[in-house]
Amino acid sequence: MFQSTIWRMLRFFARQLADAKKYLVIVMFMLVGTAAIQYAIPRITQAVIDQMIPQHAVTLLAWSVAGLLGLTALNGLLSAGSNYLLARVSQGAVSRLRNTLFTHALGQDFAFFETSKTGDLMVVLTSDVNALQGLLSPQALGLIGSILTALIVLVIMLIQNPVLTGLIVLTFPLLFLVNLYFSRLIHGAWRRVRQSTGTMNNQIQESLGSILLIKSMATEDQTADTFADVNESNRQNQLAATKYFAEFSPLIDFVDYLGTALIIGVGAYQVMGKSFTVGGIVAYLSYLTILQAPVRALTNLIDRFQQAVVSYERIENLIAQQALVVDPPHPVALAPFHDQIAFQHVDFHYGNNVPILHDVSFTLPKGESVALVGSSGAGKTTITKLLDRFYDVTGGAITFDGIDIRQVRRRDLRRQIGVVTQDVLLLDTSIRDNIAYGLGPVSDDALWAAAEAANIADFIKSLPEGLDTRVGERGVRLSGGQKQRIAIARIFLQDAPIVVLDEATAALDNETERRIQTSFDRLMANRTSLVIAHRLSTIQHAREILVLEHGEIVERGTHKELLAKNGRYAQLYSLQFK
Ligand SMILES: Nc1ncnc2c1ncn2[C@@H]1O[C@H](COP(=O)(O)OP(=O)(O)OP(=O)(O)O)[C@@H](O)[C@H]1O
Repeated sequence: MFQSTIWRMLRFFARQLADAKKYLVIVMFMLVGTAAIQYAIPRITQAVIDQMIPQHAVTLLAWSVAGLLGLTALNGLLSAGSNYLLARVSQGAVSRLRNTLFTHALGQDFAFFETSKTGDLMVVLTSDVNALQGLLSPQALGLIGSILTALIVLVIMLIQNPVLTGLIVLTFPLLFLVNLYFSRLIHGAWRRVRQSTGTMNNQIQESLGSILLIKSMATEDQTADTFADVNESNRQNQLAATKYFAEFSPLIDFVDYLGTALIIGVGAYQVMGKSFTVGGIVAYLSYLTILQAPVRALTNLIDRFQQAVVSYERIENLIAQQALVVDPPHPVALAPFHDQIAFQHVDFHYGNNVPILHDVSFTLPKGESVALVGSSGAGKTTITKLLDRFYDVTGGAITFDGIDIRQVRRRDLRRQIGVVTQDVLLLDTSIRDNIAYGLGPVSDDALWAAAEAANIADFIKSLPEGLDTRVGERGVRLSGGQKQRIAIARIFLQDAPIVVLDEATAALDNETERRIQTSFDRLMANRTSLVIAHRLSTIQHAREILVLEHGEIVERGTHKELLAKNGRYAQLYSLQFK
């Protein structure tokens, strides 16, 4: 499983890199250039020490120093250029991936968002994508360059001084293993730091998000104590990571130094026996850094690689999620609503298979109003969600002017249905943008007309910034009634022929209730409406009232008929007006 994920991830990278072929070719040339320069610089230094100093070759020395400066500058340019190009390639790939994932997540079924946590999705879209970026980073891709340089340098060193080079190479496995072992420990410690930082962030987010609950239950102290615990464990983890780092860095440095010690010891001994030169020692000390670089980078890369594989697996799982409620391959065009909506023997259960609706049938003719009543949890909201096709029925069918709603594009269907829910969703932007959300450019006249119709225009005018007033996160700066009227204004502007109204259960004061009711009445006039009624006084003119219990229609008829029947409806009615 792990193995095959690795292959799929590598293929993914290959596809991403293939798109940027021309950049990669340029980068390769730059890397070869850098390798050559890195080899040449110590070589020139060696020549200065071994030849120019003994021969007093001053002119050549001046040229050599100028050459060294020039080469160093060129090396800087080449590595800056290749870093930039590699960063461009990797950032392009990552940003494309993030777009794909976000669009994919948005396209998921409603049910998907009910079962997966927002936090987990955030992790995939941010940290997991970052982990892949870590592997596609200039440092990681630059490893190819440093391996190339190291190989060239190694071959030349072997030709020059096989014994010393052989001894240096012998230290590499040790260097690699020590690096790998300790960097794992250090990385593990940092991983724990990241986890506890995540927990801490979640805690902050949750507390600030439920500040009203905390204040009203006076649990500030308790919340602060819980936070202090999480914060303390984060501090402990950070301390542990820092301690590991402090303890192991000297050890890693010591192993790194073994190579240097060999060059100085063996090299100097060879100089005494005239089989090596002082300049050679100096050059070899520079080459050692070049040789050790990829060994150390490789350990880092192994870790990143493992993290990336885990992340890639989670990304694949998200991509593998396929929405079930999708548009048909050959959608039927939907004309403006002109006849009726019909629920035909509709059965429904959510993902957990608990039956919610059973054999629900009713029709909603154009221009009429049908009301749903019943106790909490009876399935009223579920019926409205099915009409909007957030879920597909599990039995029976819903038709729109005789066409099964599964045969049309969801967008075409939803455009014709305006929904006002109990908990109004507003975005943290201006009142203007909230009313016009999703409706494209809208004139101020149209906005004001909608606001008037929704009984919210006076309130907006009373605000110093009018339509440009920001509503705050989730509309916190507005009252429940104001939020609902903004949502109603949106529906007026949308001008959908069908409206679904879920009346607020929250106790609104009489004045607000009257205002909302007036705007509801205006919305329903000349439109077709499906109303979930909690205040039974408001639906007396409905063409048909459906009384729902445990997902079944137990009574149906007009207000008068149902009262005369003296059944469940009459009971609910008398409960409200007693
Ligand atoms: N996403 C879901 N997954 C599983 N069960 C659900 C889901 N949404 C709702 N339910 C269940 O479906 C049943 C009907 O819920 P629904 O929201 O349709 O009731 P309702 O009649 O609108 O209630 P209320 O008047 O309280 O709003 C409830 O028992 C509820 O627990």
